[in-house]
Amino acid sequence: MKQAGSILVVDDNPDILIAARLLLKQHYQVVKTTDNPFDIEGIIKSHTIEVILLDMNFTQDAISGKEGFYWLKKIIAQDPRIVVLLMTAYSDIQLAVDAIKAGASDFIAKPWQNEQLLGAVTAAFAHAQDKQKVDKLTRQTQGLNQALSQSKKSATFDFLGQSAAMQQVFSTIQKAAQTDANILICGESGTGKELAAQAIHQASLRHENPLISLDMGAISGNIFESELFGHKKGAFTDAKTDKVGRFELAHGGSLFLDELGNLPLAQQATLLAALQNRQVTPVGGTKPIDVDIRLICATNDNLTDAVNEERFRQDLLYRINTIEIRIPPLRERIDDIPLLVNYYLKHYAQKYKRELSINASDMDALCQYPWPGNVRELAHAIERAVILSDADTLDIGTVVGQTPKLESPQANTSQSTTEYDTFDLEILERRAVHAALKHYQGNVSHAAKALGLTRGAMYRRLEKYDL
Ligand SMILES: Nc1ncnc2c1ncn2[C@@H]1O[C@H](COP(=O)(O)OP(=O)(O)OP(=O)(O)O)[C@@H](O)[C@H]1O
Repeated sequence: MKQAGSILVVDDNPDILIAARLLLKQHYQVVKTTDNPFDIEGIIKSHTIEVILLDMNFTQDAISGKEGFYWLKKIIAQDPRIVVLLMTAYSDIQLAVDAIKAGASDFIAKPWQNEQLLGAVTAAFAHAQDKQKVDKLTRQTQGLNQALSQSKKSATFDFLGQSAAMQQVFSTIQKAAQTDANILICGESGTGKELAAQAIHQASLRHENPLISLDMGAISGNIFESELFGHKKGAFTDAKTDKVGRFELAHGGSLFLDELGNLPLAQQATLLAALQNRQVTPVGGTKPIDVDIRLICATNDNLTDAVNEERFRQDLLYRINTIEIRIPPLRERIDDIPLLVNYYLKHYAQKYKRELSINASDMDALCQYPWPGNVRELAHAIERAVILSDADTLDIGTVVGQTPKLESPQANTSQSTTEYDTFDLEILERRAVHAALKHYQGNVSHAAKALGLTRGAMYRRLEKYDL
């Protein structure tokens, strides 16, 4: 039976090529031959070649083996995963030693015995597989380390909720997680979409494989494909080495694409093609790679509106939203606020070595506050209060003092319409971003925190509003 494997035979003698082909074809699925070593580069680029059987001498009557060394080095420079077996009619021990020192895996004398050649080729394929495994592991480790270092969270919190709305979310997560269905998580910023994605992955059969995240709003157009699909060394100026893309890193696991609503239309088409084919081709590569991923997307945009406004492709929406999970804003699930306040109070009291509690009236005040930045704002407010409180009881004033709208929650809910000269959310958002920046004297991190935004989301708004 033929084995999977592809070999290229390079020799200027057509009889050798025919003999090698006839023999190797019986054992390996792909056998390519060429009598011109200048073809090697193109063949490697367009085909997966694992082993090359390379002649040492191409110019007639040449016996020094120098040409063989020249092409050997070129092959190794182009793709160090390829295993090269050198052959020459003028076998001598010194040449063999030099060839192996220069990176060849073995050396065969012509004319060969069929068994001898097959034995050497079998060993070369085993060597090639080991090299590929090591290379892939190295690149995956690099990619995983990079993905982890870019992950926006330093600590992961429990995904909590006692409200009926959150119980419903948990129940959907449990059911959907067992399948491979694509899941779209919708909700305002800070509602816990990323935590939900983690919960889905953890409850899925893929939980032993990685969950790879990518914030689509934070990657610019020209690195989009390279981030998602990877790239080959030399594909563009900065591509100094091969890079494994997020799809490939997530193989066997889950891929979480955050802030999907921000993706430009051209890139939506590229993403759709990859999802439909379940294959990706690294930038500068020619060979598609099969990927087995569970896709989880998140957005704080209304994608149905985005489709109507022709900002988002309908076919992409249908592909990603097999199951849609909406995480309600915190103001719609007031029952969760005491649970979250107590959880974060305990967490930050431990972290800052404080013993603090909260009194009932302060808890009520926190329950009435609309939390526009949702749970993220709540967690930050509690952290601030823990740091700034003097007594043993959480000083609500320290939470209130830094969160302007918290000063009078009642006034906020019954806000008079005459205070607004417009209801255009974009204009109001621009003003809020501008005011926060001004308040924090241009400190983007502080302004983002006060607005309940991630730094990435803040930067996108700065760009959007030209601030
Ligand atoms: N139900 C929850 N229980 C505990 N912590 C939560 C919950 N929801 C959100 N958080 C906390 O709030 C913060 C923001 O959560 P997360 O990043 O998941 O929100 P998001 O919806 O993805 O935000 P964005 O749209 O801005 O990316 C995190 O620190 C997270 O731990």
